[in-house]
Amino acid sequence: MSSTAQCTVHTERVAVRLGALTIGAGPAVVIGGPGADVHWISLRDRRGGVSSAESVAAARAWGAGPVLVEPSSEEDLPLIAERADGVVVGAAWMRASGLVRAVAGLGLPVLLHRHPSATLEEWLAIAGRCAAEGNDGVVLCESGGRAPLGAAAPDLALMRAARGRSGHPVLAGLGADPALASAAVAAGADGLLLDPSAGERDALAAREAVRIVGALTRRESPDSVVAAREAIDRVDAALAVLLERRAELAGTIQRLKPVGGFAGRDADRERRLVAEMARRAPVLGEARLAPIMNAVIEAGLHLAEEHRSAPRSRGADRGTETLGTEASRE
Ligand SMILES: C=C(O[C@@H]1C=C(C(=O)O)C=C[C@H]1O)C(=O)O
Repeated sequence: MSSTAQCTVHTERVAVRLGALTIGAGPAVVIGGPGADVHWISLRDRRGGVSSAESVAAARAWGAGPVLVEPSSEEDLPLIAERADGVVVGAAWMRASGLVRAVAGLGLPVLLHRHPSATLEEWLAIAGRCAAEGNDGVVLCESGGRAPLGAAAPDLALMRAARGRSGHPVLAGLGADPALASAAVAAGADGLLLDPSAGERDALAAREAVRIVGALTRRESPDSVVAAREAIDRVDAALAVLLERRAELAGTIQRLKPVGGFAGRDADRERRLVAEMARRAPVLGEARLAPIMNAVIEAGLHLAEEHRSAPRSRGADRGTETLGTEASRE
């Protein structure tokens, strides 16, 4: 391949249907762990005489969402074709060209992990091989390689490059460090892959990252009332976190100012902050933002005055707990 060809950027985005879900358009999905959108299992992890069929049946029983299955060998493929919604090509299989060809030939969506030592070129070439088999439904999963600190962490720059170069949806495998969920969504992950054994706390942090960081960083074009309402709910979740944080900060200012509360209201400062916000919200503009911010400011002032008369009844940081927890565990 010439160096010019290697630099080709595919701008066309491929969205992959997985059961009733779409990966690569709309919100990022959570794969694995409690409350996930998608379940996944590896038949390589089977223990104690449990058959592949029993393992897949148990995965199906977990919920209504799609199920992804990693085969333990080519022998599992007929069962996967019959019972699963997609196939996982684990890092260990990535270079097994016969298996990759057979997997692609099933026609199911393929979740293609990068081997820790594989370059971007090598990884994308394998996605290309699936396309050559007539299967374009490839989702790329980046889980990292050997890291200086021991545990693998996804290379988010590589994940981003894979998305930009191939157009295929990308997942961040958070295995060893679920606290990277927010960073992965901000870097453009179309999904977060958790270990099936992930705990409630990590699963909740992943869902919150999808909702709140996704609302701030991910453009969506919903095409139904239901999808648009779900998108609005995510934006409202982000707004709630920011409003709670704002009220807390405004309360701090009331305590620090010589004259706080409604008595210390500063109309000039309020006008300036509305004008500044209008630069980022030009469609709403100053005229529409002013009454919104007036209500927000007054809510903060009422809260500050209530706290002044009953100082210890505070619940102001409860709403930010999930993302706060995530950050504090770094
Ligand atoms: C927070 C302050 O006090 C009041 C509340 C404001 C706010 O919530 O943004 C702005 C100006 C003041 O009317 C402040 O002076 O900055």
